[in-house]
Amino acid sequence: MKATLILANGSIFEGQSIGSTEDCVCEMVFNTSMVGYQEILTDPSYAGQGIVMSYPLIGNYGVNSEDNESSRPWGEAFVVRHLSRRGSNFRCEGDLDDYLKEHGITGIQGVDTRAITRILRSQGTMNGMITCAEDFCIQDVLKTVEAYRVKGTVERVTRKAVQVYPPLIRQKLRVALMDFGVKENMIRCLQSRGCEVTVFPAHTTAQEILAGRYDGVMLSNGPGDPSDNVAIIQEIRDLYDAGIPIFAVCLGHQLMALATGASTRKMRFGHRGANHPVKDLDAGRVFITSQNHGYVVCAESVSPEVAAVSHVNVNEGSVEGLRYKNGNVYTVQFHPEASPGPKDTEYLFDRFIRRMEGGAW
Ligand SMILES: NC(=O)CC[C@H](N)C(=O)O
Repeated sequence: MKATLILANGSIFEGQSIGSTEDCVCEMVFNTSMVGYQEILTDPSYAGQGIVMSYPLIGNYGVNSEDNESSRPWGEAFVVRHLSRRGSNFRCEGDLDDYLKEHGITGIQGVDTRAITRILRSQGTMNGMITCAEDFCIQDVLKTVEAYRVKGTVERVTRKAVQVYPPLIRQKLRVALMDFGVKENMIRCLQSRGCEVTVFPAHTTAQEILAGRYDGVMLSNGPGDPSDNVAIIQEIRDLYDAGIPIFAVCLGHQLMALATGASTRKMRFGHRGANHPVKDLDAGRVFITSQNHGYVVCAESVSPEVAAVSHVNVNEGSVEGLRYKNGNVYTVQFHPEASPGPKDTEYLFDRFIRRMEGGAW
């Protein structure tokens, strides 16, 4: 069936429908990863967004029940150049198109995703619509597309009840994890280091967390504009003031910065992919990291009395990590739990463990 992608700047791309045939309006972002499409689709940070894969061949190893990063795919729409009709891999349990259909994710293939990427890169992330309708009125579509906003997404993706994950080796520590849209591997990275992980819904109060006498708190990644989370930012401020060791990733990193007086801004097209070079300024080393974010902490808004920049993006110098002066808080913008090849940045979990055991980061 024919499908059409319309971008907010009026560009129109015709292709074939994949996944659901329902109309879908969302914010279109591009991801430069060559593989990892199942992890990308199930990353809750994509709620409200349509994912344009710049790499042209997607779906060639199918899908399986082990690679999900959460309970379901959260990306609203999926845009690819060529979707493999049949997945081929010893771990393959199904085809990507069936998976998209099963979960009601609207998609399109047969469009030039590199051309779309160049539009989003030069003009910035913009909204778009995928429709299978033949006779749409472009003026009406553009009005709907322009009116769309990513809102209330943390509330949609967070767990509704507390969930406890046992340690995978002998237990050393107990960690409270705030779920703003957590990726499963973040939990596993703590479990495999001897932590019992208690995952809390996003709107749990600091008081409730502190009453549990955990060794440390982890703030997860998550979707949307960080500054929309006013009530959550207040609770994070209270956790910060309590002096408990806190490690935060992506949205968690942005929320901690907002809670301590810094500001965030929307980037033109963000960082989404598995090849983003980040320099750890303390170690003097560059790591290739996996990323998915559209907002960033403004470097000039970070007070030197509160935190120092610990990691920077090698491509354009943006803030990728903050080491807080109180000695208890460390936060990073990229995903240390993801392995875009090697597992090099998992050392940050080891630092968190060290801090919870009473050592320095
Ligand atoms: N992966 C994340 O946590 C993303 C954080 C935030 N939603 C952003 O886009 O910047």
